[in-house]
Amino acid sequence: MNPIYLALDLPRLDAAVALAQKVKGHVGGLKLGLEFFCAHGHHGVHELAKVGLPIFLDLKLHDIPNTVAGAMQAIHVLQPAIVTVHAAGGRAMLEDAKAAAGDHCKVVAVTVLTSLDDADLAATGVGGTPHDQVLRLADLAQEAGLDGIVCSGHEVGEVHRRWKNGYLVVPGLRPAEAGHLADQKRVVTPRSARDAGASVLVIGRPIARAEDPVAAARAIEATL
Ligand SMILES: O=c1ccn([C@@H]2O[C@H](COP(=O)(O)O)[C@@H](O)[C@H]2O)c(=O)[nH]1
Repeated sequence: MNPIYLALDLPRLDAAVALAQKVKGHVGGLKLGLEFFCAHGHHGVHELAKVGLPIFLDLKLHDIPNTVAGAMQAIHVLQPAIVTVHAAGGRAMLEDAKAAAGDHCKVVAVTVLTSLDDADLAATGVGGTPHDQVLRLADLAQEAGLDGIVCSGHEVGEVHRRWKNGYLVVPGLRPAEAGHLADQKRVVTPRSARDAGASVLVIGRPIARAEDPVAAARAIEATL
């Protein structure tokens, strides 16, 4: 199965549908995040579902347990294959999110965003490195019964050794020629993340902003 999920962070629904239709032969799923969901809601998800690929709802839910469980129930109707919550929401929130998700949806916990480095993490009051914090939150997610986590390619190898059947989602991926998309700080190539044990490779702008998105997706696929 193709591990690439295309991140559709586009403001226009017609553009997102057109891009998904173009590259659907070269990716394994579609990732719809906050930008997409806030702009297009359930209607937008239904439109993208028509493309026929699994839908990953990257909503990064983070609230008290009752609220997150309610949100999970509210998205059942969209039949997502994967949903994200923030591991920092704590064990009860993670357990309640998983219980509310139903049997056919993987719930994965975001550990430390790939846009953060050591200094950013320290500024939020978290001691230790992103690596330490990812391992701590991965253990918490596993104990809470989640399916897996989101982390960067810098940590995925170590998480894979500790959690063999964990479903490991890795964004912050850059083929060498897309290195200029610099808001991501903990970055590796798609191939390196896959070799280290990633189950899902999340890739957005290196495909969506390429001059030829089909060629870009095909080129990335060929490296795996
Ligand atoms: O730690 C995280 C968690 C989620 N993301 C999301 O992945 C994509 C990456 O897009 P690119 O354009 O390939 O950088 C985007 O939708 C993020 O919201 C992440 O980057 N890091």
